[in-house]
Amino acid sequence: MKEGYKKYIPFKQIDLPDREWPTKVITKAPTWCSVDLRDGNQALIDPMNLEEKLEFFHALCDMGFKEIEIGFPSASETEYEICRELIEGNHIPDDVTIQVLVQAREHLIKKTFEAIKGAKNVIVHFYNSTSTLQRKVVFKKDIDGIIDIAVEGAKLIKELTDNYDGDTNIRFEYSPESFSGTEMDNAVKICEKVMDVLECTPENPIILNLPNTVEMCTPNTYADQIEYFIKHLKNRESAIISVHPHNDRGTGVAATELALLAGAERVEGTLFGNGERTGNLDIVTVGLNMYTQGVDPELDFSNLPKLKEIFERCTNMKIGERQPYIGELVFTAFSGSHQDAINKGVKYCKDTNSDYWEVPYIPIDPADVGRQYEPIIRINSQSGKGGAAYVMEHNFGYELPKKMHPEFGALVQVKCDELGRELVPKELFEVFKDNYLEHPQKYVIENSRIFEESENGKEYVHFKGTIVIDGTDKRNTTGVGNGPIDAFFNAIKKIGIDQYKFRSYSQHAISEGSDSQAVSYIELETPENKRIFGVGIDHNVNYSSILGVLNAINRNEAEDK
Ligand SMILES: CC(=O)SCCNC(=O)CCNC(=O)[C@H](O)C(C)(C)COP(=O)(O)OP(=O)(O)OC[C@H]1O[C@@H](n2cnc3c(N)ncnc32)[C@H](O)[C@@H]1OP(=O)(O)O
Ligand SMILES: CC(C)C(=O)C(=O)O
Ligand SMILES: [Mg+2]
Repeated sequence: MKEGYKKYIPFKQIDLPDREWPTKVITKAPTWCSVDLRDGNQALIDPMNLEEKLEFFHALCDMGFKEIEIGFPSASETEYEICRELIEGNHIPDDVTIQVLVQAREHLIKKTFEAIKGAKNVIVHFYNSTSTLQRKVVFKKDIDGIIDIAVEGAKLIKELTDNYDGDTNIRFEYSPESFSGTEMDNAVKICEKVMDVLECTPENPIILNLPNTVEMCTPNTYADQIEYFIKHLKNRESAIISVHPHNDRGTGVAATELALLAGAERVEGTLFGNGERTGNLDIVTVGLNMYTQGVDPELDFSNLPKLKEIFERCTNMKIGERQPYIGELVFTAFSGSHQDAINKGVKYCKDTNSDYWEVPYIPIDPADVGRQYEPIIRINSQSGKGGAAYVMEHNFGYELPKKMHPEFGALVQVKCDELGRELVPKELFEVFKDNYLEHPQKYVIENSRIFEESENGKEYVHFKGTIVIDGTDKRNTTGVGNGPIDAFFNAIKKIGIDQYKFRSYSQHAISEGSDSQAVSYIELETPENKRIFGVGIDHNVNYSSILGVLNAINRNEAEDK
């Protein structure tokens, strides 16, 4: 086993010294073809039934797919019936072309032509395997024998099309299946022979679909293959170059993107990458990658959660938590520095009213794919102060001042360490409530009045009230100042609370239903030269600020105990 790697044959590079694709950029969407209902479906433990296929088909149409491979109608009665129902049940919009797959084999091709009767637009997609390996171990034929299979298939398809009785607009697609394992000159040769038979023209081009049936090489080599093929194909303008990548090495998306640079005009794939083995190319990822580069993907991804629901129900497959754009965790940051940067990015976009999405770590606005209600930031022991502040603001409307973030962040971390797990927002709010709203109260304001009076043409604020100390000791006091906080400080000094210094203050309105209150955050310096925050909430703005002062003092007194 130690030297097991020696039994694998390294992939041969393509001789393409003047390759052009590395300097190209993707500037427009390709023609998309969904193969969910064929390649995706054939890879399921339990293939979709009629109802599920119909629902999936409609979801694909709603997204804007104009070409949809609906199945392999000659493979079984079930597949045939699904094709018939789509046609006879008028499920296919006029601007959508259905595509049907068939091997280059006579009886299957004939059955396929029966299956498409009555459809408006159809792509007949035929294939045979062309790779060196398949020729050797499956077909036991040389390249000429393989070309014969394709040519015979093409002849029959041409004949059935020429004699077709009906109004169906039939187009052709040919796949040299296992293209990427085929010598490029052989791939070109077989496709040219097929094109000759089908008499392809620029007005009536064939789709030449070049599958990465089994992904066996790095994406740059696949791109080389596509560019090589395009550059060597005679009558190139009579063909639409399509790619059909799989994901065996986990680089299906990259292979597709590089193939587009290399000149591919059409892409076959599935939603969320369902398909044989490791799957087909994930169209959602490639499409949204374009979107995040400012290119219109020409598919509607605005409700990914709904697509996910339909996909998971119909296929019985599960989408992973890290799947780009749709995974449960992809719009979530746990780690502190990420949370801090996201928080600042979101605020920057809001404050500057920016036309652009400029949020670090989150390459797409979650709202663009229908995920606006999910928490971007979640809190565990890896999280920092910025994350906790973000949740307080975005989930509960509390805009903790920046100077308070370290104090609250530390309280949250203690709780996370204590529980040894993530804190859900409700639990985070409980940390806030326990520490800032429901802490022990050494001092309580029993009654109070805050009013303004002018003296010598200047306005002064007066505090007059009763403070209860330790539940029983009632003290009446008054104070005057240039604002409510100043007046209150002067009042409490008179009853012996005179060692705290005011340091900072911030305030905002918070509303719950139709009820609006003011929240004040007061920072004091304690007799022990520490900074501490207190929070006051009240309908009265002035009262909320003096409550904040008293709560900061109460928190410190409680800590001292
Ligand atoms: C990469 C892909 O995804 S390709 C698409 C694959 N999808 C599917 O295969 C799903 C639908 N297919 C099926 O249900 C079946 O394969 C059917 C009904 C189409 C055909 O079934 P069968 O003929 O019973 O069996 P099977 O597929 O095993 O056929 C194998 C035979 O066909 C030959 N064959 C396979 N592909 C082709 C082809 N494109 N052209 C000619 N002959 C072919 C094989 O060499 C083999 O020949 P042999 O019988 O002489 O050994
Ligand atoms: C039939 C072809 C296009 C295919 O699915 C593949 O090669 O992966
Ligand atoms: Mg495939």
